[in-house]
Amino acid sequence: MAEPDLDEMPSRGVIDLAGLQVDTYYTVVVATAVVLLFILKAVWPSKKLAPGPRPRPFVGNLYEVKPVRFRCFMEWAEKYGPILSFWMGTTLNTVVSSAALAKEVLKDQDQFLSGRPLTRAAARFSRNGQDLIWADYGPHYVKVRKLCTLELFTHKRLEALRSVREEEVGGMVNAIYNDCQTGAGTVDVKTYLSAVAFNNITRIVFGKKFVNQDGEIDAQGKEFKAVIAEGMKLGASLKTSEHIKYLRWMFPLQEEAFARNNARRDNLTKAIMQEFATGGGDRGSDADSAGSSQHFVNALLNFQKQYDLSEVTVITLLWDMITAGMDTTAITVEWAMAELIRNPDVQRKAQEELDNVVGYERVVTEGDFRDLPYLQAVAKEALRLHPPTPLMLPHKATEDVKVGGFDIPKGSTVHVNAFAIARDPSTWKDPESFRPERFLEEDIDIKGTDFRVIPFGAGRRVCPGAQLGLVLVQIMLGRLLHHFTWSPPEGMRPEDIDLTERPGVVTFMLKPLQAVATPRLPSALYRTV
Ligand code: HEM
Repeated sequence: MAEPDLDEMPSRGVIDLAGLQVDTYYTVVVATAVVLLFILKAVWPSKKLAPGPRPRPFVGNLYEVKPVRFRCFMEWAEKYGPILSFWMGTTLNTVVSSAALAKEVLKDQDQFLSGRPLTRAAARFSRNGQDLIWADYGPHYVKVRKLCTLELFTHKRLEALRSVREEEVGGMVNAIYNDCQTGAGTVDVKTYLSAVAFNNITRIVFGKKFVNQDGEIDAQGKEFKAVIAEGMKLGASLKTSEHIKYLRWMFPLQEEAFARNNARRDNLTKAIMQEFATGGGDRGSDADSAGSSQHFVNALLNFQKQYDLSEVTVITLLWDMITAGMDTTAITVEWAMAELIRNPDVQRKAQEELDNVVGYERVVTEGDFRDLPYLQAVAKEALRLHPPTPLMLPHKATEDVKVGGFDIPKGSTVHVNAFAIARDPSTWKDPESFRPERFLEEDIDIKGTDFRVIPFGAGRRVCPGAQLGLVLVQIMLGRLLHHFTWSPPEGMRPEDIDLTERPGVVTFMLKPLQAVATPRLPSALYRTV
């Protein structure tokens, strides 16, 4: 072994200016780190956070979160357990993935975990939470939520709007039938579902149909779609900087574009409200249970004074209903149809039930639901396996709390992975298979009381539109199955239908469902509109 060259060795005890500089540098770095640690400890004294992937400086785990987030968190849960934490830049996030922990978040600690984290875009669209969806839990939220429960989503109002729903699904069947007759062959299922969801929600919320009998959209409808499309583009334009608070100044918002979009939305909504206020629209009285006058614009105009609602709240609330109610129902039915084509036995069983109960001389109506337990089970099973908002909406801790023995600091974000919970093999037998029978073998509620399956969330922030969403899904499914037999495009096997999800807050199929619809009822029943 060669001897070390003593001339090259640093000599102890000898003053070395270069060495001193290096030493000083390290001393400063270490001292800064120690001071920072002390400051952090003072702000967040000895927090016991849930385990999770090791965060990197500044960005945290931002670049490890895969685009389909609920799947990524499900994988992480296998490694770190049913409660895990990670950092999106400077924000701490906790994810729970078991029914027991969901109960802790949404029931036991609900009082302190019902805030909403606001992105800058959500803050602009909701005018800093003057709506319902993005309002923090507090007096404003409680007031608006009460209005939803006591006035908007009442059984009476939903019943009165039944004719609207049935008329629109009739239109959907008609459109599919016409396309089948003109030899369309394979159809893009989502096109029909999106159209029916659009017509239903705009009629329920705005009391207006923006599309005429020939399927042509009017000027207000075009503006409506343009406002939504522009809003989505603006919302999506926020990137990494959104998560790293101290970098936000480097990426200022397109404030003017947001303001313009809000102004377009306000003008459109005010014009529609004006039509009703001056009697041009289908106003009616709120006590009048006759169908279409029960829409939400009418209700809000009637209750605005009593609930002391600002114009901004009325407008943002109406748009909350549009954004929360439209895609969710269409997505659920698209997934359900994909499963029904992949599982022809289930499809046949649902059709046998419809044939026995409804027959071949009339169309299925919502009044038939109580006699169609298998159809109801199909809808529940679709929502179990494919909840359209798999991570629900994010919650924010408004106080320091403990969940599963771990700290959730005030201000941090909490997610409930409804997708993972509904596929948990420790609670569900054969969880990945589409088997509606499981809901007949056991009476399982899916609207927020049984934490094993919570597609609508649970607790204070449970979806107020759950019942409406469910009847919309059931009537769409009922008509699609009663009127048509569904099969994969020619040359494709049922099991080849791709069930990959598209990234996003709401989860569309990555490859929109293509299918062949074969009419199965007398032709007169396709022309009910
Ligand atoms: C299949 C259909 C639907 C599903 C699966 C669904 C699911 C959900 C979920 C998971 C949440 C979040 C719960 C939470 O944050 O804890 C939510 C919130 C909400 N949903 Fe729905 N939803 C559906 C349909 C509808 C419809 C039709 C409407 C209204 C027309 C609606 C209006 C709302 C509103 C306003 C909120 C916010 C509630 C709040 O923050 O307090 N939803 N929904």
